[in-house]
Amino acid sequence: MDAAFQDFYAEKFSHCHGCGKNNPAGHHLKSRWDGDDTIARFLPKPEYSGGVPDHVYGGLIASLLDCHGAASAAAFAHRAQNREMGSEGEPIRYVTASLKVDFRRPTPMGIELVIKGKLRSMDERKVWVDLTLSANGEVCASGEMLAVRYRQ
Ligand SMILES: CCCCCCCCCC(=O)SCCNC(=O)CCNC(=O)[C@H](O)C(C)(C)COP(=O)(O)OP(=O)(O)OC[C@H]1O[C@@H](n2cnc3c(N)ncnc32)[C@H](O)[C@@H]1OP(=O)(O)O
Repeated sequence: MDAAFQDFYAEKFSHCHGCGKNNPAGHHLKSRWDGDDTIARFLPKPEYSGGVPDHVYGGLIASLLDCHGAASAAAFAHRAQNREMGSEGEPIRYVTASLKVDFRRPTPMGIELVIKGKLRSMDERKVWVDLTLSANGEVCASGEMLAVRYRQ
């Protein structure tokens, strides 16, 4: 499988609980291209249940959207420069400045979740990303992110 966007984060930026490869207790979310959009897949462990055992905890859902959105922003910004993540030149990295999540229906446990990102717009330092999290082809949560370019 192709490398994920997060595989190109520098070691010092790879400690995120949601997506850092250097966080042994983390989720290790992996985001990739899906045409012009982005996609990640994740199967929550049973301990991430919500109020009832067969629904996913909302904080985990927000976490998945957070990491996928920030990684997607970096990928969109690279493509806007006709580059790919990991290409030569200064890496472009983003952090989440704002994340709005709408929980549309309960998210079932035991099913692989599909997280998608779509570029809404970008300017010199900011990227707006529309996000969804689906199970069994149904959108369970949607999100809107503003990611701001990280100044090294
Ligand atoms: C480092 C790369 C590796 C990534 C690792 C994985 C990341 C996974 C995703 C995350 O979990 S990131 C962690 C959660 N996010 C943070 O901890 C970010 C904390 N916030 C900050 O560090 C700063 O507030 C931030 C860098 C986002 C912006 O601060 P700056 O001082 O650099 O810039 P400024 O405050 O001037 O904001 C830049 C622009 O964004 C706008 N802005 C910032 N925060 C906003 C907000 N919350 N809502 C709306 N607009 C906002 C701000 O108005 C401004 O717009 P204009 O350029 O048009 O004037």
